[in-house]
Amino acid sequence: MSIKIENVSKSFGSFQALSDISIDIESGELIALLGPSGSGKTTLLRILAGLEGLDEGAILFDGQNITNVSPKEREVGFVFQHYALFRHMTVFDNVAYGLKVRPRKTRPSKEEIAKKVKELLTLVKLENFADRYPTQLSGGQRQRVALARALAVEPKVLLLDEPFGALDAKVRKELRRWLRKLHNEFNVTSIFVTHDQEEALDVANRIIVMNNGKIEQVGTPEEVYDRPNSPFVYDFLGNVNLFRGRLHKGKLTQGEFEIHVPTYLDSHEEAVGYVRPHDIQIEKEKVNNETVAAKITYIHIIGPIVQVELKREDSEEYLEAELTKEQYLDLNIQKGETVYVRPKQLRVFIPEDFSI
Ligand SMILES: Nc1ncnc2c1ncn2[C@@H]1O[C@H](COP(=O)(O)OP(=O)(O)OP(=O)(O)O)[C@@H](O)[C@H]1O
Repeated sequence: MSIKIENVSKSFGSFQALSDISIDIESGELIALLGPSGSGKTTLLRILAGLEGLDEGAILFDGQNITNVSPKEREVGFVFQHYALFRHMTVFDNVAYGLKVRPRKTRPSKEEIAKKVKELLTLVKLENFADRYPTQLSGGQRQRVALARALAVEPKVLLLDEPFGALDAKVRKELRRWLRKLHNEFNVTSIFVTHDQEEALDVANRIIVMNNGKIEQVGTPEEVYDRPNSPFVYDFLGNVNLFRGRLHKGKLTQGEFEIHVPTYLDSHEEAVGYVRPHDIQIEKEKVNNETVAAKITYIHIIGPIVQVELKREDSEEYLEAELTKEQYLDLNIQKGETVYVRPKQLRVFIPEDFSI
């Protein structure tokens, strides 16, 4: 099922929670709605489910305007952060629930329901837990039951609100992998809300980055991470180093230090260069003014990645570089040493577009 969100706005009293949101989602996509707390992710998800009304705009499922269609008729599966399972029902009955409460005409037979529940429990690797009650399960297991229950009714769209939010890091990772696999099998258009950038980058085929009720950027994980279109996205998705300076004749200059930015040949204004840690090159010798001297304050080795924290000698600002273990060993650098830093790739933003 494809989803079209057309110019959707929503206010709560005088507070504008969503402002003119438009997105096209293709059938079978796995989308992450990513943004800080209060950015409007849950509100958008609830509007898609029909649990919340909208002030302006429209929602289309497969080209059909369903803005005024009730939640039940939308055929949407919903999974919340706090696995709202029925406590007094077994795992089996929880998963079977949506099928059992169907009107007689569309309700499958008892045998069909049992077969389906068994299949789903096998899929979520809980086939031996059918007779347990929710309180006898771990958090991760409960969340898998909630997913099986949402899938039992064969929804056309699956909406997940921070589905793994309450779980510990290891279980989250396992469930993430498992959600991707499940999505590949069912191929149901799925949208999940998260404020965890790693979760979004790891699971989704596209990410919608939200901020203050607006969409900041939509793109594949690679696009939003490597080519953020705003300072907000740079900051929100991963670490970033800022180089403040003045644009002059195709260079961003800070005192003697200059970075080539040929696309800004005719600009003469204050600007900020954004550089990801893995785009910071460390050199032992000063060759020209395209490097800046910095002292290594900390080296942190995490498996194959080496994080290096440096303090600029001209401005006291801190920088973060990320090297492969091999680069690190080749460079042979030590804490306390003065080295020269060169931004390999940077993106320039001019302050008139944002506040810095
Ligand atoms: N029913 C409501 N009445 C009044 N304000 C609301 C209501 N629901 C949401 N809001 C406000 O709208 C804004 C967006 O809320 P929403 O829950 O969509 O954000 P979110 O991005 O999902 O945040 P979080 O990550 O914290 O869940 C928040 O400032 C919230 O306080």
